[in-house]
Amino acid sequence: MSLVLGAIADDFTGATDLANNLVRAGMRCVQTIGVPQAGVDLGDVDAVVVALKSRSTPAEQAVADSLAALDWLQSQGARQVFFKYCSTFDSTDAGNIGPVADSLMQRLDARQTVMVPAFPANGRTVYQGHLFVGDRLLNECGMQHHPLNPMTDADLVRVLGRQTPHAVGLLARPVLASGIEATRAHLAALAAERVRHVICDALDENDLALLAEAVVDYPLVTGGSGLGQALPEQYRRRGWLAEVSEPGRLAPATGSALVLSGSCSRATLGQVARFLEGQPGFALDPLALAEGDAHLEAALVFAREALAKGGPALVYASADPERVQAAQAALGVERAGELVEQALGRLARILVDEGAGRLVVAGGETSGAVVSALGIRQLRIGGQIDPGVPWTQAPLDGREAPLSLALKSGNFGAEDFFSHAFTVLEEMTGEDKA
Ligand SMILES: Nc1ncnc2c1ncn2[C@@H]1O[C@H](COP(=O)(O)OP(=O)(O)OP(=O)(O)O)[C@@H](O)[C@H]1O
Ligand SMILES: O=C(O)[C@@H](O)C(=O)CO
Repeated sequence: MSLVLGAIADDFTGATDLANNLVRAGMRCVQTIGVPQAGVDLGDVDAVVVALKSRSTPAEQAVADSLAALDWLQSQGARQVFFKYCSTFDSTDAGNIGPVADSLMQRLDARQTVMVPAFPANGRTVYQGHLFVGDRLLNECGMQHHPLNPMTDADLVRVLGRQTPHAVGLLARPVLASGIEATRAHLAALAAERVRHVICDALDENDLALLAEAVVDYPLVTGGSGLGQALPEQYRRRGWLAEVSEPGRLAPATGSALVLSGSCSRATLGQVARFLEGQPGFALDPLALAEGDAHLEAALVFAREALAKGGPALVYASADPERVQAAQAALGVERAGELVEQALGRLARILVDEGAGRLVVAGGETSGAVVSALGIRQLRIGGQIDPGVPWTQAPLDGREAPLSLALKSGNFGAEDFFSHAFTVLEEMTGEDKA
């Protein structure tokens, strides 16, 4: 296997988001959970996205995990490496994106890389280095209340400047609007001034296409999945990709339908509220989880009953900023998050063992916990539910049919996502409720 693109994603929902856009742009792509074990055959693919759980870990750990992924991708001959982080540019307070990008650049001997978080299809745009979500600046869009990685500054040149000892430059929209030669010249001029990191504006798909053209030969590019959707066309022009390949069909979906939500983003809170208008759900409380197993047992009883009635069953820890802050004040930020992630991971393990076969998980850290608890190593990417969120399938030990899994980024998806997703799955696979 010789890869065109090797991607390192800092969380699991971000990885499926990128894999989804690569597949939609005609690449054959597999997502692995962590670095594949030696000897694993991923089949004939153009791209591999290695999903890490490094967005919220200390920088040293994130760097070590990312370099291990890079070693593996290089051993597979990847022509270009893509470091995928969130379209809202979040990482720890001290900052992971700068240290990881610096270490990847050093290993790849790259003089310069671009930072392109924009994902216009989901309302993320960058103008004069400032990140917008819809019509709000990043620090006013709800991300300022993120439980783990609050984002309180929308100026990405400034944010990244705090995370790296190297110079950070800007490729602003007026330069992009002047065309490919002006864009290349600007990047080259910055490189001559030893500017290693360039935050790139992008307002729409045309900007992303132009950026992809300018950086197709860079050893390392970084950003959101918007850039991922634009790159395959450039690979095709270079003759690196034979043709547009059709996304593989998923197997018929089986088993009952379960939704586990640990995301506290505005979008997820809206999706939980919408679901609860028509069906019951179980609210997990980290304070109650801290007191012992009784709360988790109650969630299990609820979920089993809801699944027996035909589901979908929703168990959620998603809560508004006041409730999250109250839990964090009592338990500490890390402990509160861990309790929720462990509980949702355990619920997934038990309920999937008992027959749940169609699973929606909301939140990147939460997806990491659930997928790890299920022991999943690899995901096959199917069709899209909403921008950035595909259905995927994974083989499970001891079970003939694969598990159907949708890992929803916190801020993605329409308000009816938790019911709409299962309708889409049925249309996509010709659901078999056996
Ligand atoms: N009620 C709560 N109190 C405190 N922490 C919570 C609560 N509910 C969830 N959490 C924690 O908040 C974090 C949410 O992060 P997660 O990455 O899962 O969602 P997200 O950031 O919205 O999604 P994404 O990373 O895909 O954008 C998790 O660590 C989760 O355990
Ligand atoms: O880029 C995004 O917004 C998402 O893929 C993501 O990373 C959320 O965790």
